[in-house]
This record gives sequence, structure tokens and C-alpha cells, in this order.
Amino acid sequence: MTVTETNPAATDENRPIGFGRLQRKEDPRFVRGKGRYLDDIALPGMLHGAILRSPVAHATIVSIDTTEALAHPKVLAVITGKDLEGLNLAWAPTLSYDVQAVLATDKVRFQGQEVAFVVAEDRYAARDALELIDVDYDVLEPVVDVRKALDADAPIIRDDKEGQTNNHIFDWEAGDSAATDAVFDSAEVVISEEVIYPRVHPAPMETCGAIADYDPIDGKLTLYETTQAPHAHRTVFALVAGLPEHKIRVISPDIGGGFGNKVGIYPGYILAVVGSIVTGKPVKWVEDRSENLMSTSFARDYIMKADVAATRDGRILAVRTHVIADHGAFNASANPTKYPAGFFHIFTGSYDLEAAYCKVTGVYTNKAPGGVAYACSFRVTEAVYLIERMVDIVAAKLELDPAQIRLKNFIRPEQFPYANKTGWEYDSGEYEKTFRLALSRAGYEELRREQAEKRANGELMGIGISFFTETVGAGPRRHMDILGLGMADGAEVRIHPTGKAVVRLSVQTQGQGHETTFAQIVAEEIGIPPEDIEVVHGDTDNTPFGLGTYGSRSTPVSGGAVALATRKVREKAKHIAAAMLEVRPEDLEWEKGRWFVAGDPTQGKTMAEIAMGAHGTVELPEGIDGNLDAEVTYNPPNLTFPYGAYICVVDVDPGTGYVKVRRFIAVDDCGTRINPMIIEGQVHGGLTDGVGMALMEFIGFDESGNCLGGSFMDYLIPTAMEVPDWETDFTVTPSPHHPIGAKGIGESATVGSPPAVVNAVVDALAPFGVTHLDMPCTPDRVWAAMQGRATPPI
Ligand code: PCD
Ligand SMILES: [Cu+]
Repeated sequence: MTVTETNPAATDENRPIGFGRLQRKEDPRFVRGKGRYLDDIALPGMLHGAILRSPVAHATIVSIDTTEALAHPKVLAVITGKDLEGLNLAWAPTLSYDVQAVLATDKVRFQGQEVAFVVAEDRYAARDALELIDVDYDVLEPVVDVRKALDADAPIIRDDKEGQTNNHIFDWEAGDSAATDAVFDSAEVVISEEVIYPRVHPAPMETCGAIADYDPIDGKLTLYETTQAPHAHRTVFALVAGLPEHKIRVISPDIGGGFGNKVGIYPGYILAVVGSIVTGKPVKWVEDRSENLMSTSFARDYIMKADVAATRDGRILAVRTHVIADHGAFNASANPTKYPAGFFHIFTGSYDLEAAYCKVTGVYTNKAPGGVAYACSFRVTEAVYLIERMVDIVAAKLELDPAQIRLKNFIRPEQFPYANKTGWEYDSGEYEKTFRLALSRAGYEELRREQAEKRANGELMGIGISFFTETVGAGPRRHMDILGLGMADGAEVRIHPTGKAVVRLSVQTQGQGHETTFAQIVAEEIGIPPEDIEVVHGDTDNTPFGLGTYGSRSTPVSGGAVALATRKVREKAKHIAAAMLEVRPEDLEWEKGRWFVAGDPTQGKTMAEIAMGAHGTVELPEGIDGNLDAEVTYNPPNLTFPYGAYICVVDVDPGTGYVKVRRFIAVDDCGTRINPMIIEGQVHGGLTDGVGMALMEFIGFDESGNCLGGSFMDYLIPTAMEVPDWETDFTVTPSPHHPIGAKGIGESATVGSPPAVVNAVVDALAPFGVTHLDMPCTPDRVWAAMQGRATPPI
């Protein structure tokens, strides 16, 4: 028997075997331009598809003439809604139990809707041929203003649906209406406001696309897709096409950002499949930037009327709100089934209330469908924005400091696990501690002094605070499913004979760095260096089933699966080590990377030795086979509740209304931190996103329903020019129910930052008596607010 030298898993700070600032394993390929994105893939004989889209928001289709397009020498097929009707594919299920037109048959219902699909030898020919299709539209009055969607004389958009006699989709409520009203009836102060979260778009760097490769010989469909949820997509395709799962392989290659945009199933994906079946060749479809902005999933679009009941000294007692949710022409939002308004009922925020009630009314309009969780765990962003804006309005009206009012109302550490008034159980939190850290990092008192001096000189400086709690990691499958698929995730861990490992995930990275962090989870649990752990994901033929990456659920759900699967492997390794050392398993002790005999540390086996031993000749105990592997499907007992304290400092140009974000302090708590460097990157990205939404991003429409945000000339996204150097910090309050104590972080900053920025802008405008301003705080809107005028419509 050999004696092992010192523990090989002893950790070096720069090359952690486990948690720590490990350089990203995926970056060598990304920084060299060697990522393999969908559009980099070229299959032999591949054809190209392009979509003809509706130029108008609402119209009856009188006729479609494809003769000329078909005559184009490079065109192989032109597919219309009528053709799809024959295949029973003209309509497809959405993720919200509605149907969505793949290609319009009867009517078009939003500008940019899919009308015909051309398959040609190259991309240019396909685009050229679109011009040769002649569509006769009979234009109808559109429903653009969501507030008028339910008027008795509003045109009915979804006349395709039997029994649909108006534009109403759903009413959904949470909390206790009567108890809330009772608190309001006896409250000293009631403060009301209408808060709008305008329509925005995830706008990832890479647009959506697919390559369908149907093999008529073995009947197998291989579908390369920009999807955040390959397994869920495969199941939906199997159901729609009536094919068994093993005849469908969904591959998500490298993805250039998802942000919720790549959760849904778009007509283009289905059309690529139909195109491949019709032509017998692989067909690629990739949308351009305008198609992405105009037709794929938008986010938000909530009009929130809210009331807060409080005491005169700023104790918040209850909140109630009625939301009108604009879902566009098809209800294609991706929410867990029981929650048509997502997790909006987290709108009670970080505060200990006596009662709360929300009602959300979803309606159809002649706009693009979607309602995706853009960097938001299903409407958490809207919820956080509402409460954090309202708390500031209450503070302003009661002449209280916005920091003080928050301190007064926080849920206290001893109240966790905390049952809020709308049905959530917050797992853990130490809000005051995190908040005070942010205040001290910002130098809050000093900032207020500086502001007072500046105000005396007519300068407009604003300080904005936001304290947010998210609910991420959907979810316990008992409560949460999408299209009937319970929200759990699988993981498989296998140690090869030489001690190298492979971990297979059901989730799919889009830039978050899973190839690094999931290797770190395995490394932490078993002591194999992360570079020796291969992370396999994004291929349904090679990974276990699970619901995918969105709603910051990979760490809370899949991360739990990986930790537990690795622990199983470690346990199995113990029995093998015992056999190798000829001792009883109970006599062994674990140190990272190694089992050794209690009391005699020189007698031990490293994971590499055990791995080889497992496949060797040593006699293994009953029930222990020779493979060092394990598989777990993790069904989390609860969601995780990350939180953070953000402080934003802005300067507003009194002459132009231009807002400059001068400083931004972000203190996040996501429990156990796997890779602090990646976490910082996630936070930086999300903060930039938040500044964009607060100051410049929105998808507007004119009265005819023309989309006004269809290019990056109109839909402004923030660059390094518009953002400050971020000042980040953290506290660590582990989740008590998560195997490694981790909570999600991917969306925190996008969720938490818009209210901080808007609160800062409104604070800067306080001398003008402004107490509320809707996003985006563009110069014209800020300037109008300074003049006491209604802000231009969004
Ligand atoms: N504690 C902790 C947590 C976490 N982490 C890390 O971090 C990240 C993240 O995570 P999470 O939170 O779990 O998340 P996820 O699931 O993974 O992811 C998702 C997210 O993510 C974010 N971020 C990002 N990034 C990038 N780069 N890209 C992208 O796209 C994106 N997106 C966004 C979004 S929007 Mo949704 O979809 O809307 O719902 S959702 C989302 C990863 O890597 C992990 O591992 C750590 O480290 N630690
Ligand atoms: Cu949302």
C-alpha cells in the first residue's frame, strides 16, 4: 500500500480548487474569436431562410401571391400560412397556454408578424425573394393604447379564439384584498401613484436563429437553436410534431447573450424545421437586429396603480396595486403556469407589512408578443421597481430621509424564514447590515451635505436608493411548471479512471460562465482541480433533462443538483477507498480531495487513486459497482431570495435635462459566492442594463401601431460612455436550504438598479416639486418635468 504525499487539493488563491476567483475556462476561446455561435455553423448543402413580415399592426390578409418569388432561380420554397394549415402547423402553442400564429393565415396582429417564409440557396437570394411576394392587406383599426384595450368598442384582436369577445386575457391576484382594505381604512396616511414600467427589450448581442437538419433516412431532426432551454424546447417540438424525443436533438451552441430573449419558441425556429422537411436539406434562419427588436419577446409593459398605507412617522403598513399588463397580440410570456403575472407578488419588497394585495389584468394589444423575464425572475423587476419607487414617494411626501424610512421598515434578521403577505417564504436575510454597508461605502451623510451645498447654487444633484429582494430559482415542482413540465433540473457527474471528471448539466450558459462555475462546484465537493472537470451542456443527446437557464435558476436549482450528485460520488469513493485500504468506511475521514484513515492521515487515497482503483482489480463491497458516477434530479424545497442595497448619485444638467450617473454603489448578497470575479461581472452587466432602462431604453409605438424601437438608432442601449466605474461590495448570508448555500445573482443588478437611478433623478428634481417621473428619464422628459409639464408620452 502506498502512502500519499500532501493533499493535492490544497488551495492556491489564484488557482482555487473550489470556490474563488478562477479565470473563466471559456474565455480562451471567446477572446480569440473562436466561440462557435449559431451563425458560425455551416452544414453541407445548407439552405437559407428569410421571413416576410407584416408592415402593419392590424389587417386582414386578402391574398398572398408567391408566384414571382417562386420563379426566382435561387428559391427552393416559399411557405405561407395556408401551406402550414395543411400540416396543422399554422398555429403553435405558446408557453402560456395560448396559441401563436407561426405564419399568419387570417389576419396580422402586430407589425413585424411572420407572414411567409422563403428558402433559398443563399441569404441574399432569400431576402431578395421576400420583395417578390405580393400580399394584399385590408387594414383594420389597431389597439395600441393598453388602457383602451378593454373598452366596449375596442376592435377584437383575437377573433381566432372561440368565445373571445374582448381583449381580456386574465385577471390574477395575490394577497388578501379585504385585510388590506381594512388597513387602508384606518391608516393615517395613504399615498397613491401610477408607476409605469415601459416596454423594453432584452436586446442580446446575438439575435435569435436556428438551423434545422432533418434526416429523411433515419427520421431524426437535429435542431441547432439559440435557446436557453434546450430540453424544454425538445419536449414542445416532440408534442407539436408528434415525434418521439429520441428523434429530436436540440443543440444550443455558444450563445451571445440570452437575457430571457431566448426562452420562447419563435416561429422562425419552427419555419426552419418545416423548410428542412420540405427541401430535404439543412435550413438556417437568423433574424436581423430589427426583426429581433420588433418581433421577438419584449419585456415589462406594466402600468401599475399603487397605494401605500403608512403611519405619519413612516411606518409602512400595507400596499395594494392594480396592474394592467400589455401582453401584445399573443400571450406568449414565459411564466410558471400558476403565475400568469410571474412572481410579481414579491412586490411587498424587503419590508415587514401588515397586509398586501395585488391584482394583475392581462390584455391583448396589436403589439409583438412576449412578456419575457428579461433579466428578471418573472416580473420581479416590475415588482421591485414599484415598491422602491413607492417607498421613495412616501418618504418625499412625509419629508423623511429615504434611507431612514427603509431602516424603519426592513424585515429583521430574527424574522427569517419570513412569510410575506402574498405567499412567499423568504429564506434568509440581514438587510440592515447590507444596507448600512452600502451607506458607508457611499458616504451617505457626506453626499447629502454636498447635495445641500449644490442645491444652494442651483445645481441638480440626486441621490437614489434602492433595496431589493428577489425570488429566484424556480422552483419547487409542486408549485411551478412551464407547460406542465415541473421546474427541476438534473446533473450527472462521472469520474474517469485517471481521476478527471465530466459533469453534464440540463442548464445552458449564455455567457454567465457555467463551464467555470459548475466545475468549481464539483471541485469544491470532491477536490479535483476545475481544469480537470469538463462541463457538458446545451445538447439534449448528452445531458440530463431539466428546464434550463433563466430566472437566475441555474445556481439555485442545477447548482444544487451538481453539489448533491458530487456528494454521492464522494460517498461512493469512500467505500472504494475503504476496500483499497482494507478498513471499514466508517473509519475514513474526508479532507478535500482525499479519504484517509481517522487517526492515521498517512493512510489515505486521493480521488485520482480511488478513481483508478474503482476500475481496477480490488474487490468492491456489495452494492458498489466500479463506476465512480452519480446522477441527481434536484427539486428545490423553496426559491432563494438574494437581495442588495444600491445607491446611485446623478447630476442633472439644468439646461438640457441630461442625466449623468456619477457614482453607483452596489452591495449584493447572493449567499455563498462560487466565483467572486464572475459575480462582479454579472453585477456590472446588470447595472449597465439598469442604467439603460432608467435613462434611455424603451419600445414605443405610434397610434397606427408602428414600432418605434426597431433599430439601435431608436432603441438606445448604454455603452461604457454612459456608466460610471461601479463600486461593488457584498455580504454573505447563505441560503439555509440550498446544498451549498448559494442564491442566484445573474439578474440582481438589472432588477435592483432602475429604481436607484430613477429615485436619484427624482431626488435631483425635488426643488421643482417633482415626486415621480416615469422611465426612461431621457433629457426631454426630465426637462419637461422640470418645467412642471406633463412628460412626453412613452
Ligand atoms: N452565489 C453565486 C451565484 C451565481 N454565481 C455565478 O454567477 C453566474 C449566474 O448565476 P445564476 O444567478 O444562477 O444565473 P444563471 O441561471 O446561471 O443565469 C441566468 C441569468 O444570467 C444573467 N447574466 C447573463 N450574463 C451573460 N453574460 N449573458 C446573459 O445572457 C445573461 N443573462 C442574465 C439572465 S437574464 Mo433571464 O434569461 O431573463 O430570466 S436569467 C439570467 C453563474 O456563472 C454562477 O455560477 C456564483 O458564482 N455564485
Ligand atoms: Cu419582469
